[in-house]
Amino acid sequence: MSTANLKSITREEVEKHNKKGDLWIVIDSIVYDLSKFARLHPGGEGVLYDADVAGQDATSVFYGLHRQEVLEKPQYQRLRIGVIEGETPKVKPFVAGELSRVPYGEPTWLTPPFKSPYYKESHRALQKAMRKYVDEVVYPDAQACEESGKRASAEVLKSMGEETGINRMRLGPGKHLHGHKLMGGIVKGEEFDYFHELIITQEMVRGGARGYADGLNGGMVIGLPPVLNFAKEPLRTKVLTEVFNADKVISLAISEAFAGSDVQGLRCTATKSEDGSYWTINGTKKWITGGMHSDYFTVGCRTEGGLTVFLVPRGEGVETKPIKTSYSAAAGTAYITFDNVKVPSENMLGPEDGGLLVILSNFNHERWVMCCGSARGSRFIVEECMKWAAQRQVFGKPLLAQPVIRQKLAFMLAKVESLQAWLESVTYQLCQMSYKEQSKYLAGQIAFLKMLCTRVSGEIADEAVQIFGGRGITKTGMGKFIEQHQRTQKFDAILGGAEEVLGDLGVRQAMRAMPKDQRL
Ligand code: HEM
Repeated sequence: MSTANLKSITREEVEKHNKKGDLWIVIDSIVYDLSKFARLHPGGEGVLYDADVAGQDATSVFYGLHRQEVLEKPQYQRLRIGVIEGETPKVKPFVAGELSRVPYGEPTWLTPPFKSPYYKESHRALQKAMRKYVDEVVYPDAQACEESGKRASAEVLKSMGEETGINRMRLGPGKHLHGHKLMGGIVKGEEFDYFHELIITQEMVRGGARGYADGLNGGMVIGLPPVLNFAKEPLRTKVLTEVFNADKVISLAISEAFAGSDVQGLRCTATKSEDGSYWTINGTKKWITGGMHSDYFTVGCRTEGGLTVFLVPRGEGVETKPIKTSYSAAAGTAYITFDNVKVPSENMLGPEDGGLLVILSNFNHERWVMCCGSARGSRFIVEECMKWAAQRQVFGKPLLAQPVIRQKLAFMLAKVESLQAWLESVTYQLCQMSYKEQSKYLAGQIAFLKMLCTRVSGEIADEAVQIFGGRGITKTGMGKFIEQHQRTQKFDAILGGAEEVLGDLGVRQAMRAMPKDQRL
């Protein structure tokens, strides 16, 4: 916050303005005239006339009750009338694109002087560009829409199209990126790897809006790969172009009221016409992320000999209704009904009755993306707790002076550090292995990693609420991100395979590899 145009005022002068109709206070060496604002103050008028507030330096009490962003709002910046003579403010205002300097606020690879073997120059450049993009473009929209429940603005959705290539990048490394200059040419499509994708996902989390984030093409990350890998031309190019260009939205419609993690239990049916030229789809789908906003649905259906996946455009017989979940309606979570919906046989994705393979083929990627998001989301919450513990005064001391708080922070920090380290190790393996090797060797690792990420996320939610107290269960103000995290962290523990199912998958996969000749 620049103080260049502010006049110099002495503390003695400020002290004279300490009553109703003539009220000045000092926050971080800046003098605010609250004479008119006092009666509009959301925290009440009376608190501002306390002897240690009116005409006084209220820095400590202010930061115990408000986020810094309050002072950065234009309507409150207008209350500034001067700066204390000979002083300069100490609190650094938020600068878009900057790294956090809170210890452990960033993963070690972004924390000097730590080194990492995984990240090259293009990773670092992408991180910088993404941070600025999220801070400037995504964050304001995310905060507004999470609250209003509206979908992301048309400008933000469009900016994720070919302008930046974010939609393309979110599908992971591959030929669909070749020949493309991404994020204004920072990364060449050919060199894009899983670490670049990790960066995109982890930076997007910093929008600080869980429902909005899922609504921001979260459905595309899981719904478009079957089109990319299994659709026939010309449908494939048409749909990819439309979605990458942000002209159309797609989501994955697998789970049903009848079957969630158990994909073999699906009841939505597809019946082939006599001449084989089209299929008729009947059934329902539940918890479809982005379904309310979608033009296309990648739908898992029961067919005569198993499961088959179809690309279903929104049209006659397709109805979407919003589901009220514990996060924002900005996610566009839908209940879908397919009532005699006819789709041409060209819309079949993968082989007839071979849909299980199509569905399973993207599970590792989907779960790994969720690990990237969950691990970063947990770190964001720990950063909030670090700041709060340092600035909040209780029993006359900073909260941090309480050993019980330090103990909580110790476990939180140790956990987020371990998750990121394991995530980067798995990401390195993804970069080295062929798709076949990934399926064989990494399904268990990724399943365990996701299980642990979401368990830790739950533990961190629990501890963070205890640290923030009542503010951790209040939707606005100091604890707003803690409240949101504790309310929404369960999404990751359920979506993309429930924690228990994933743990079991990992153990079964490990046991299949147990050598027959081993004995205790
Ligand atoms: C420039 C000066 C100030 C501005 C612009 C301001 C603004 C606000 C705003 C917008 C809120 C709503 C909650 C939030 O968004 O964080 C709030 C709450 C509050 N404010 Fe202030 N405030 C100022 C100074 C103070 C001071 C000096 C005190 C000292 C006692 C104070 C006490 C409170 C209290 C007790 C609450 C309720 C907090 C809660 O619900 O947890 N405010 N203020």
